[in-house]
Amino acid sequence: MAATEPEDEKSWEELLRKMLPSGAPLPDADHLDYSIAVEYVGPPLPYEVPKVDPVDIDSLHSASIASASVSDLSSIPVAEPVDHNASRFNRIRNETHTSTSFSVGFSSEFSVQGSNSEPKPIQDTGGGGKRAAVVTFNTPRESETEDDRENDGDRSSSPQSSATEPVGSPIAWATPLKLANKRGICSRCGKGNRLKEREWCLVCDSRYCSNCLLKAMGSMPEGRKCVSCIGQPIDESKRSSLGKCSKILSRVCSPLEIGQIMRAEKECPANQLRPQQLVVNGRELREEELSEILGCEVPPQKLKPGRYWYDKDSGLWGKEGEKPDSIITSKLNVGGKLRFDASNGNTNVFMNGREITKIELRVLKLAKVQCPPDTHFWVYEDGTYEEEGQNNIKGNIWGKASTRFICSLFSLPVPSRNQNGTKEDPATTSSRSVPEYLDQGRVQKLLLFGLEGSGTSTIFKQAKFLYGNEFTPEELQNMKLMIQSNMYKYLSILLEGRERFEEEAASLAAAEAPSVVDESKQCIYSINQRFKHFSDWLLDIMATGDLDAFFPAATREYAPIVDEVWKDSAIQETYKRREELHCLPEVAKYFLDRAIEISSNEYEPTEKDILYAEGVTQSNGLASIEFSFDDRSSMSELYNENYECPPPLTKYQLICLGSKGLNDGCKWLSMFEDVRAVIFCVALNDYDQMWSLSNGRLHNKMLASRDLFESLVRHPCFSNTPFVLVLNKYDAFEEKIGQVPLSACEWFKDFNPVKPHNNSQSLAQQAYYYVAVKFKELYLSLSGEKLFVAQTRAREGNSVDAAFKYIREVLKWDEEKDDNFFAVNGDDSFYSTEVSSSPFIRQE
Ligand SMILES: Nc1nc2c(ncn2[C@@H]2O[C@H](COP(=O)(O)OP(=O)(O)OP(=O)(O)O)[C@@H](O)[C@H]2O)c(=O)[nH]1
Ligand SMILES: [Mg+2]
Repeated sequence: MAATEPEDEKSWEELLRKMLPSGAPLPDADHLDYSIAVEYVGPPLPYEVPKVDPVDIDSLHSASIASASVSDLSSIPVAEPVDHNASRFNRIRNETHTSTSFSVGFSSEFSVQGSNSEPKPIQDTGGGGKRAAVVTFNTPRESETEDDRENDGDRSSSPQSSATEPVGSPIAWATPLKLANKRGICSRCGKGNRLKEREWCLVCDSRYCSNCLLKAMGSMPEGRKCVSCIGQPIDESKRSSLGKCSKILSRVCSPLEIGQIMRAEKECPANQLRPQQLVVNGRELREEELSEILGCEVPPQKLKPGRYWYDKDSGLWGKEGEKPDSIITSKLNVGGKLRFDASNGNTNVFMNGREITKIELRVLKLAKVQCPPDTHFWVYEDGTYEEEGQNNIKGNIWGKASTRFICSLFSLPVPSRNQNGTKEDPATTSSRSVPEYLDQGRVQKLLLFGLEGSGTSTIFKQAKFLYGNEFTPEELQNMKLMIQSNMYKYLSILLEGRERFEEEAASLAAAEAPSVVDESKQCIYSINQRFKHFSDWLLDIMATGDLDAFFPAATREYAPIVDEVWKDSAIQETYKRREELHCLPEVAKYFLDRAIEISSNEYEPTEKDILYAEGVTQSNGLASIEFSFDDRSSMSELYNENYECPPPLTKYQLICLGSKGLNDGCKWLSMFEDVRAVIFCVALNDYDQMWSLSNGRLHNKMLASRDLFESLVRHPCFSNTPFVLVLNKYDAFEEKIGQVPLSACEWFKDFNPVKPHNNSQSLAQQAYYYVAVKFKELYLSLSGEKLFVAQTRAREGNSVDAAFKYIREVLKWDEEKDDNFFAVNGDDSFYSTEVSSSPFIRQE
């Protein structure tokens, strides 16, 4: 964060004044994170835009950001505090694009103006290809028209060509080229406008504007390469982009041409993997081995240069030192001999000579495969296995649907249907319950987690409603039982509270008039004898923790009295003091008001009831759903267009881990080391709530959430996993913030809202923003990474939908960033101006 700050206070002030309308008071400097304020200049975003890099920030002083309409810091849009809906999402996204580009475009200007030097002329290397890239600081004169530029067949004779460096000078090629690439300057015409898209050369990374593209790349017989790079191998980081057309190319070429170019790009020999780039079982491949592996029926997906292991008997395939990643065709004659330590396992259990990894062992155990230490299995291509030397097939590893499901949950490969002739175990037919895509390993796993009551279940259920996973009759029945038993739980909390308040009132009365000790003295918290019996009975059952044992019979039987007790004035008085009843959730009233209806045999939970109910399952353990949603957004098109076939929808698996599941020593967590993202949910309105720790002590709930978040971020399983923080219950937060100061939580004690905030909405916005920054700072200090923050009101579908779309973009961005191509190199990037210079991007 420090990297983005202006150097002194004066510069801060200056920057801020420019952002405020004239005459607006300057907020208290100690309480504002300016770097973020700059980050959020622009329209409201449902997700955040990364910080501009240090250069951009400096340049803000001297340019047009002053004209950005930030009317008041309280209106700095942190994220969307109001209703999210899909169309709004799209609109905002477009606006965001503009706003990001704004700072992007600006920084490119800076590279020219900030240097304080005369623009240097373009230099012609004569090669047609990367020539102009050598002269970085050229800013074409405004008067220079595109036509002038087009007409550059013989630039060496134009006045511009009075180059300062000799043509072909190594100095001229070195640093400036790098700068040119960084600044989004066209490598041919030298024009620098980051708002415009560029096409990259797959070999040398030179980039060209639409005017120069065809001149620099010619007819592209090997795809997008400068003419001078034809025949050369591509930059490996761009391999995943082969055959994916960009927007700019689609504008300058006809669909027919694009088809040809994309095919050439994927198929021409120069762009293919070379055998020596692949090491399998410790040995580089030979030409014929590479052909065999690429030409087999089930080849490894998205093969990249690297070191792999291959178990030719079972077909298991993985990266050296890692668990298996896929199952490919078996019996290929490629690479060396499989080594026992190929996947770096340490379990003392061996499969075809390879010591398996912990996660494989766990899955085998869950699948009830006997594997005590020192077991040596022999696994065949069809999944059948036996202990080495015993000649006695014990079963089929992937035969059971349950095993396949567990494998998919923990990202272990399962053979795709018909692969290697795997036969279904007829006893457990339901491989239908394992969705097709899980077989193919194309699913993106998301782990949803948060402190109890933060809203994870609600988000999970919303995803189920939103993306078409219907609740089965069995699930509905479970939900019904859960709602019914929760109702008793709420009532018992109230009854317990009532007792406490009654005792307090009695002792207060006794203190006031010690002489009159009247046991039978009534107060507003007193109830009649019949209710008292019921209360004692229920509280006893609750104390033994045996509530579930007497359901569902009790539900119907006691429904009338539950209703009566709830409506009794003593309980209503108690309910008024619900803030003092730490475990009473907000929904208690919603369900207790309908005690009779809910208790009836015919009761069927409505969608709203399901959302309002706490939890997903009664056990609140692990729940998982798979879904996909349309991700062919306009943003994706920028780098996802594929002319031959549209990309398949990405599949997601959302795994909701009940916070109670953490109690047994985080044992589940290590099973999720390969999740694509951790979605951590925090209830914003928890800032004044208390939470009872495992030792029984009460602790502020927001702090408890923070501690849990911290332990997750520190967990070694997630060291390379992006985190998305979902700040939930914004609606309840907005209501509360006007009444209870945010500083009720000691972590937020220095929150000092910018005054004047005209209503609780803008106060909530500032407070939300502040909380987000606190988490971001914490995350940055723990991981050195950027934390993504989304805001939700999980009871509203639109808001959860927007959050998932945001998460989807985060994942794409994270992926693209690794690929280091179209999206992340700058111009097309929605999120970042310069990935390489962003303090939040992992430097690989
Ligand atoms: N007002 C409001 N209530 C919410 C919101 N999100 C969830 N809730 C309610 O908060 C309660 C707890 O939500 P859950 O989703 O069950 O919380 P959880 O994190 O799964 O908690 P556990 O299942 O107990 O671990 C439920 O009654 C939800 O209806 C929200 O955005 N606003
Ligand atoms: Mg839950």
